[in-house]
Amino acid sequence: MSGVTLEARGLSKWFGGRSAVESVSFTARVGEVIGLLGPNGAGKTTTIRLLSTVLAPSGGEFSVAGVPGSRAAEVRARIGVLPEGAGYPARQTGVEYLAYHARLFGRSRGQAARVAAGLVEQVGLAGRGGSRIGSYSRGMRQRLGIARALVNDPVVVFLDEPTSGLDPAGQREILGLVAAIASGRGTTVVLSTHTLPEVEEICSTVLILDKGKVIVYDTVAGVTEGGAGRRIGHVRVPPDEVGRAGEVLAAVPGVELLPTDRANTVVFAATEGLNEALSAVLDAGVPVLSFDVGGVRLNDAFLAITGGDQP
Ligand SMILES: Nc1ncnc2c1ncn2[C@@H]1O[C@H](COP(=O)(O)OP(=O)(O)OP(=O)(O)O)[C@@H](O)[C@H]1O
Repeated sequence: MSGVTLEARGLSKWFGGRSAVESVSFTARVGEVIGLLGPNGAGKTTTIRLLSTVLAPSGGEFSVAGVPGSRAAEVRARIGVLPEGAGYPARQTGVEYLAYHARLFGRSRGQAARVAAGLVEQVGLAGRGGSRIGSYSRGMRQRLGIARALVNDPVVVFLDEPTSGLDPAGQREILGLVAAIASGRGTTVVLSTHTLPEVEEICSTVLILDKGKVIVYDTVAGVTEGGAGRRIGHVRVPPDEVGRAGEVLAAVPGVELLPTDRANTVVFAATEGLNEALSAVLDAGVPVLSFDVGGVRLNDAFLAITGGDQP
């Protein structure tokens, strides 16, 4: 299909006798941001290492822009990677660092300087490109790392937990940058994260891994809506009424209770009418403090899917 930039088919990795990644398959397209989610040890980093040719698969295959993963050097020319916990040379300036990496990809000195200047601008470091990296904040280093991942103008960029350790403002900046890279350059972004709201905000597609296996591969809307024809209700009740509200709702035909981490709220999916469900709660004399209808948040969907393991 046109626009496909990354394709994995049955990708697997065993370490010794244990599988870290088992039969992972997905397809990504130009400008798509894919969120790679999962609890600790789910296989996110291993998946990124396989797709970036750092590890050789034990089974399965993948391609980047049509180039099979077995042609590792050609794949590397088409991808960029921001590894988890990347280190930076404190004495180099941001511009020097980027130009150096552009040179590693075969750019001439002049080209490398132009690439570096363009990238510091794009990632919002223009005013600090001439400063030593040692003086950069954590957020600035992450932006520099993202810029470095773009020096070869990749088709696909892999960002392994790019917002970890940043304060909320720093996280927002990085997310804005990632979204701009995908929409502005058309780069496919594979973003590994533990932070579900990030996925809801900027990802079009989500791949949830658990124990090395893909348990969800869907659009973010598909996950949060929980399937066609279902509507989600959120009923907030006093703390001592949560149990009773849940019991009443569970007894209504067509209603399924969903896990949630929100206090004093019962979240349910209904295939029939939501009004009947709400009426049942009110008829039982449970005081309803608020009721709203909408999609389930990704965090709730994640809890339902993984049975409570937090990402
Ligand atoms: N080099 C290795 N040798 C042996 N086992 C490994 C190796 N790398 C990863 N694993 C195992 O593979 C599984 C998946 O690990 P991976 O680091 O990919 O998970 P993750 O989803 O990135 O976790 P986290 O969110 O904690 O970073 C884990 O059980 C891990 O212990």
